[in-house]
Amino acid sequence: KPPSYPPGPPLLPILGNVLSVWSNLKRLKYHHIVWQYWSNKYGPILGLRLGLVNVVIVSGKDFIKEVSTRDVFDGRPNGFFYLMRSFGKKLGLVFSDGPTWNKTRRMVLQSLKRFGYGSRAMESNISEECRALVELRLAETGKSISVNHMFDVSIVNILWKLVAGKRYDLKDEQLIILCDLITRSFKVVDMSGGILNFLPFLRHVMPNVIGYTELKNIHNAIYSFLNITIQEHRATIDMKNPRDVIDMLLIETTADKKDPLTDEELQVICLDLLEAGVETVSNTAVFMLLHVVRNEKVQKRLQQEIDMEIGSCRQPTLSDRARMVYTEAVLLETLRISSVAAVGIPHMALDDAKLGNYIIPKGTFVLLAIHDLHNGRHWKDPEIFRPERFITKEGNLIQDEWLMPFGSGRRRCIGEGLARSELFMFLTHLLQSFDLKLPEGAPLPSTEPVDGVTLSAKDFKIIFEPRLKKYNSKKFYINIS
Ligand code: HEM
Repeated sequence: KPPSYPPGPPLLPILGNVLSVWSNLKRLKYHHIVWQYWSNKYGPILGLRLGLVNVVIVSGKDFIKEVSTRDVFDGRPNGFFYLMRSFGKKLGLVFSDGPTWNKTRRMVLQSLKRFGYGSRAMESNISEECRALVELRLAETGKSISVNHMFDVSIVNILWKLVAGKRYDLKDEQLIILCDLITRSFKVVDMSGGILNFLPFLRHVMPNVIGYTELKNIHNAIYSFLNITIQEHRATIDMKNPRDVIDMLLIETTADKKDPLTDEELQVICLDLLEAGVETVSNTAVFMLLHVVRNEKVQKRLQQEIDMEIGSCRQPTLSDRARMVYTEAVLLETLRISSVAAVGIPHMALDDAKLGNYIIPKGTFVLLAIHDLHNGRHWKDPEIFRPERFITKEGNLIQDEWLMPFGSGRRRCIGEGLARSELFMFLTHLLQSFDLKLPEGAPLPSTEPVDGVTLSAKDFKIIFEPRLKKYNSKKFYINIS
């Protein structure tokens, strides 16, 4: 029998499986759980048709690795939802493919490195933000703080120092509005792009209902912020001495280059970095606090390790990571149990391709069931937050190949190093200085996520209680910096 399209639930004319996605969503609440439910029924290569588009969901370590590492799956989907953020064209880094993607990825990585990505300069930039964050919490001692967006501006600052050479005050209103826009754009649909991808013509009929109007307004607002930054750079650039990634990219737009970057490409790259680099880290950092505040023993052990390896007289540094196995295990366990990129970023088959016993036609969207991979039977007790699962009897860290929060292969996340460094520094700085407490009488915050392009935690509050008297003074941070 010749290979066929992978099996899935029965199809309706035109709509395909759209209606059954909706009815199952009501029951199962999350897109990734709907995919998982059907994968359990139809197999690890699940074939759906959502409106006009073939969508395949791939589960299990081996198939996810295979899709991530075969060139034929290196494409990104042509869906309307992805294209509407980039002037209707396949531009930039995250949602482009082929030669555009190759060129852009190389250029962005080179520029990021040139301005300190992965270097001591980046570390001191992260330290500075951590110090500011701790100071802000100290200034609000005793208050119960809504933590769901507490890292947003710090994360933009860390990235924007490299990209735009800029830092914003943690209470900067414009930046808080920008972060809120990014968050909202991540909540309008899920990573499959929803109806905007599958029945895009509906935007002419019911633009508000399917999220088209909201997304368009959000993108316009984010682009006006980016364009102001780009214009400022254009007005002050010294072509011989670029100051940051935007300057480097502006140089690439000049006509004497062989294949110059267009202005639109420059804008989309900035949007890509902002969207890919902020919401993911922010949501993971918030989940990390959530698990720590829910698990008293985890918090105590983290603080013991911090006290032993760092003490209270100096700030944590990235070189502490190698000795702080338990802290690293807490990060890995957070990335596992609360996988914010639940289905990665969709890939697309660039040609007809065989996968397992099935044929994946050219143009099919391929989603990777990463949340499912991280919460399946391999982990024995996946629902329990247990950092020890990443530590050997001898006390060494286990690199488990079932853990792939950043994807793998050529389209692997470019921000992994930055994300891991940020998470380590946020956690160690906060727990060196504070005990995390729930407000009197508050229930344990729920680990159930909120659905969207990335998963996020439901709203909850924490009281940051200074651990030692001396932390209670701004002077301490000035002394040790
Ligand atoms: C905890 C934080 C993060 C997580 C969980 C995460 C996860 C991912 C995943 C799963 C992918 C898709 C891989 C694939 O297509 O197979 C990805 C791609 C990407 N990430 Fe991240 N990411 C994080 C942080 C960051 C940061 C801080 C940046 C900013 C520098 C970033 C920039 C990107 C970009 C530009 C891509 C697209 C790469 C490409 O298509 O070639 N990410 N990320």
